[in-house]
Amino acid sequence: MSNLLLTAEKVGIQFGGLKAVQNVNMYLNKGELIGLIGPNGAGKTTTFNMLTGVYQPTEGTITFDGKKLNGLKPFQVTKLGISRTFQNIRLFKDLSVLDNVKVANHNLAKHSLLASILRLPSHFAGEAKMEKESIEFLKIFGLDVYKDELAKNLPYGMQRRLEIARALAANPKLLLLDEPAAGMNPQETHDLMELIAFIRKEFDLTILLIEHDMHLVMGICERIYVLDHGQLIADGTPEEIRNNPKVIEAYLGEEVID
Ligand SMILES: Nc1ncnc2c1ncn2[C@@H]1O[C@H](COP(=O)(O)OP(=O)(O)OP(=O)(O)O)[C@@H](O)[C@H]1O
Repeated sequence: MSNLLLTAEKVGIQFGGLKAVQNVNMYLNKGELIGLIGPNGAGKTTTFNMLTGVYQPTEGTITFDGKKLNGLKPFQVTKLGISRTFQNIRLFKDLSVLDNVKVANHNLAKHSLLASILRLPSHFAGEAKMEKESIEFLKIFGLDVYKDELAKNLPYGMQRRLEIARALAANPKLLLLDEPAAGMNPQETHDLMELIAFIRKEFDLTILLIEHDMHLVMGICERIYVLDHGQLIADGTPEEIRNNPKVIEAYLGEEVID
């Protein structure tokens, strides 16, 4: 059986006259933790938007778990098993931490709508199961102590963690993280690195990560793709990327990356 989870073949998108992304070929194997880096405006978030049905590619094909993603809406992509976080935190700010996770879990809840409406025993069993699962999620993220707090009242680093917990509550096969360490201090970033490595293992996940923090990317990713002006200019191991002249010129500059 193939180990491939996702392939993007010659994928691109054009906004008016601007080719924001072009001719991107990418593959993700099951269980891999992969980085996507590049300068501001290189097309990283646009690529995420195409992988999640927010934007439709104007060229190329995206295949996930044997199914073509082109033409699917974001909720259909989520159902197939792709979840994401956003560069700017998007939580239900006026809901509790627990409810934020439960809402995500609800989208995929197994018990039927009819059972919910009629308040049948299976509905309560489903609710109880969901509540238990949601609290288990929060524990993994060290968020259970905040479960009744409103999301907006959490410290910034904890809000970022809640976003990841919420994305995971949808039970994805592939998790896309858009700059999860943005705005975090070095200690929070270090803890986040450990958390990402842990959840990948614990949930048997494949993760694609956009991140400007090179220490984080180089520290945990097995392979890295580099975008510049909408085109992939390199892919390889952190070691290969660190020493790639094209990448150094386009992105890393003279910066020494340890
Ligand atoms: N809906 C849109 N309409 C027009 N242009 C867009 C749209 N979305 C993205 N772009 C353009 O596509 C290009 C790539 O943007 P994108 O946000 O993907 O870059 P990025 O690599 O994620 O950058 P950053 O690191 O700053 O987040 C930019 O020139 C951007 O202005």
